Amino acid sequence: MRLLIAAVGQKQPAWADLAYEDFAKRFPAELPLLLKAVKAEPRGGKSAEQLMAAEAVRLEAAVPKGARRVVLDERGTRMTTTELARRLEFWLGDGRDLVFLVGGPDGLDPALKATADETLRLSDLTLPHAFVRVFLAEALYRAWSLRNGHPYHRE
Ligand SMILES: C[S@@+](CC[C@H](N)C(=O)[O-])C[C@H]1O[C@@H](n2cnc3c(N)ncnc32)[C@H](O)[C@@H]1O
Repeated sequence: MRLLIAAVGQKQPAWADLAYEDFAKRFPAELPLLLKAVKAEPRGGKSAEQLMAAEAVRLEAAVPKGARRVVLDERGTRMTTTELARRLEFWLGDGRDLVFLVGGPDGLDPALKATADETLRLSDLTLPHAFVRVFLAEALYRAWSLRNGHPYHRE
């Protein structure tokens, strides 16, 4: 099984790519963290609804068949690291791929959000989309560490 982040935005600042890779490469071969970055819709003259709908088609294409869907949303479920580690344990229990959906500057299309099995809030603050994939990779790595008794996480 795989952990997959499907996120809007293929061209991110170098710091975001570097930071994301720094965490992604720590995952073990049996549970890789993969990033599927989809193209952001060109902004000029389109409504937020049109932009989100176009990006939703690309995100949908990035979701493996049968994957459990977790939507990243600042209004989603708030979790501590311990709760996320327990949730990860539960998610990994059925062997399905796990996909985390991250929107672009305008957010996620409501119809795509409605397909979520779960939602996840990383902070009460709205975070820039380049930062969310980094934050999420670190949070998942920390949760994985806790679950596996790895010293990265200290209570
Ligand atoms: C710049 S935000 C979009 C904000 C947009 N106004 C909205 O209502 O979603 C880009 C994406 O990052 C993710 N995101 C931003 N802040 C987040 C947070 N605090 N927790 C979880 N995901 C977040 C969401 O997937 C969001 O679609």
